[in-house]
Amino acid sequence: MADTFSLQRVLETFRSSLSEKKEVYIKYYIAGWQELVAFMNSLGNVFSFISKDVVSKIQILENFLSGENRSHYVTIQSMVKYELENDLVDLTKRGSHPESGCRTLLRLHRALRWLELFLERLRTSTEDSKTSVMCSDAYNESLAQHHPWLIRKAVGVAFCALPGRDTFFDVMNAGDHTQVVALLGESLPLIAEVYQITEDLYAKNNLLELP
Ligand SMILES: CCCCCCCC/C=C\CCCCCCCC(=O)N[C@@H](COP(=O)(O)O)[C@H](O)/C=C/CCCCCCCCCCCCC
Repeated sequence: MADTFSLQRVLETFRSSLSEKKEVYIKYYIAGWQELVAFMNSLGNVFSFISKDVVSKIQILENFLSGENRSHYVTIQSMVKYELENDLVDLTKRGSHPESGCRTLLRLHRALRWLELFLERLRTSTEDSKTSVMCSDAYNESLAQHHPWLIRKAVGVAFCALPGRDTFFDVMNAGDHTQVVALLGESLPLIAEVYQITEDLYAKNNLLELP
């Protein structure tokens, strides 16, 4: 992973994650998250409890990717099929498979929806829009419903420490504001497509509420 964040690289990893058959490669999906974590780490310690959680989930998935059953963890589709066929998922309450691939990826999948909503707000924002408001509106519409009160409060505090809109645009390393907006316009349909394919797959297999 390079030292500086680049929105273009995030776009490329999510683009690479889609196969011709519209399956999602886990390797590139988590590479996209690694880029985003690098960005979040650059924002300071107040975000470290969030990035630690993402890093631990990436690590769980990386272990599957390099483990003895790695051939089943190439795409999200093959992972779901393999884990369900072999009873490797705790479906209703946490039991003998508390860290299945399906359950771990679901947490990142929900966060991808937050990212999509946030980036769309950023894309259509104006000079006086506040990143903390855009971030928390996107959070309330997505991840918040899956988090207990304490996490929601901690997240709310972290949002107050977010840099302003201009800083966000600069750290994306994608040129001037017009170019950033154009790149966001290109990235969002891709992120939305990856999200929707995963959402449909999880819905079809009744996996959207995994404990
Ligand atoms: C300029 C580029 C665009 C912005 C780039 C944003 C980079 C964001 C990177 C990561 C986003 C956060 C992903 C959060 C994943 C949360 C997964 C989760 O829900 N975990 C909870 C449940 O897990 P289990 O306990 O069931 O295993 C866990 O309890 C949560 C822990 C921490 C709180 C997570 C809060 C997420 C808030 C999302 C906003 C992040 C704001 C980042 C600011 C840019």
